[in-house]
Amino acid sequence: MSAALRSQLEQGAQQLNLGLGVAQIDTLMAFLDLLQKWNKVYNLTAVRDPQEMMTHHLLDSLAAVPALRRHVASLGRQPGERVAQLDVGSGGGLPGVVFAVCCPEVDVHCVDTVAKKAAFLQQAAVSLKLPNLKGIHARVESLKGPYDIVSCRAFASLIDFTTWSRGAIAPQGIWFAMKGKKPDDEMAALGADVQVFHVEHLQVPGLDAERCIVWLRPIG
Ligand SMILES: C[S@@+](CC[C@H](N)C(=O)[O-])C[C@H]1O[C@@H](n2cnc3c(N)ncnc32)[C@H](O)[C@@H]1O
Repeated sequence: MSAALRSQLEQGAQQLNLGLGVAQIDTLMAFLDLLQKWNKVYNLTAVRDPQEMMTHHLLDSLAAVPALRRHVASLGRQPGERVAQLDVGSGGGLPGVVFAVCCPEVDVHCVDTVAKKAAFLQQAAVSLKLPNLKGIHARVESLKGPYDIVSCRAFASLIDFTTWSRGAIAPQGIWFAMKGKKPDDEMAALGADVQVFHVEHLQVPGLDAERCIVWLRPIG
């Protein structure tokens, strides 16, 4: 991987104030390398150009890390107590792998219906030495949890995402949906058993595009 890509990653991480160490930057670069190599064989993502993978996948996912960390801190867990996160429809590991690198106190399970994608994620956990990352080959509808945080990016409408993952979320858990433009229509289509409690706008370094996180919680 080129020095220019690494420098773009370092600058982006700095701009987002992530305080990543050299080892974390190394791991993210190694992930980009893995994604690029396996993509040729496994067709993990439509994005093929490494430069575009950096902005549209890595930096895009990193932009959500401050929000995730803030929520994890708000849970007030004791030192050593783990937080359980499910990343739904992870595909090539976005944002799940990035979250696992940046938040070692969170156990990130990445579920995907496509066997080769789940196998890639399992392989990534071993190669990148991330004991807090796991790939699961399943439909999210079949998972039980309980997960404290259920995330997704580019997965499905909010109603499908929350309905399909309802069995996996803890009673006090939250959904964290990464979206482009604020999805007003999808929010209006939600039933009374789901509450949107925050919509947070994000700025992705090097990407001039609208991004937001829709935060939701189960009701009842
Ligand atoms: C558009 S891709 C998004 C991948 C990744 N999150 C990203 O942002 O690049 C959606 C992924 O959801 C997976 N998927 C679709 N339905 C699913 C289900 N019911 N349970 C788990 N994964 C599912 C697909 O196999 C696909 O990999």
